[in-house]
Amino acid sequence: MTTEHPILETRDVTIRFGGHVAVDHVSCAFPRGTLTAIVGPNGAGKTTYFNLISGQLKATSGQVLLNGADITRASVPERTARGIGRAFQLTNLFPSLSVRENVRLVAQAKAGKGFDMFSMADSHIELIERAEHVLAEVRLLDDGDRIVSALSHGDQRKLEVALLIALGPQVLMFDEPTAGMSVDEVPVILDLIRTLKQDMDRTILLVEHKMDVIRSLADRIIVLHNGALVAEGEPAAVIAMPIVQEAYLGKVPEAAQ
Ligand SMILES: Nc1ncnc2c1ncn2[C@@H]1O[C@H](COP(=O)(O)OP(=O)(O)OP(=O)(O)O)[C@@H](O)[C@H]1O
Repeated sequence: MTTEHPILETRDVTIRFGGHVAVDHVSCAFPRGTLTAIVGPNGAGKTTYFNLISGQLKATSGQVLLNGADITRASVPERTARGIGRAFQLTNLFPSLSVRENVRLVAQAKAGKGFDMFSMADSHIELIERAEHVLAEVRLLDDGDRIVSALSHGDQRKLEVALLIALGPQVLMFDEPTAGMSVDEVPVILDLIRTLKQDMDRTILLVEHKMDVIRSLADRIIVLHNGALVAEGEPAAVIAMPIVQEAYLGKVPEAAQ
């Protein structure tokens, strides 16, 4: 049974770049339906850890498991097909098509796997409904007929999240989702992540520097420092830890190194 396993797990996952250990024996389980924030000072290994999970990088040693299955050597497309979706990595926004057409194309591509010729008409209706559902979820339903190139930057980011959802991932990964956003776009994207979180089948991983964002969204925090996992737990408790306080001031006690 898949429910016996955490949806996602890393076991002793390590990557070296020459002599530098960027992620150092990180073992961590991500329970289904939770939002985990990954924090740590600059250069701690957060993005590298993300890359090891999404497949952009392959571990030097250790394992990455999805639903208990070893995906350590799987490619990015294989991981995407198996349910790991990383936001803002999609390069397949079609700027001259409408918002709705973009979402339908992704829903169609997703359905292409197991395509059943004999139920084509039904599938088509299902795809249209699926696309509308996704548009509603990201609050772009009223903008469905707009051409993508005419959207504001914030709405394009919403559409990127829509395309991610249309792929039906079990694990959603956001690496600094508010980076580069204007002051009025930030709450929109955070609200969106909050909405996504309500679906308990979705497990969300978030790399984020802003503590107020983490506090408002995370069920759990893990702390990386020098590539190693140095703390994990419920947000208030982790934020109160001296190591986190000091890490955010750019200093970490010797004991933690
Ligand atoms: N491809 C690479 N080759 C060599 N070193 C790398 C490579 N990718 C990352 N590193 C190094 O690994 C360490 C971790 O980098 P990473 O980008 O994962 O940190 P981070 O916690 O995401 O930092 P930030 O918060 O600044 O984005 C850094 O010292 C970085 O220079």
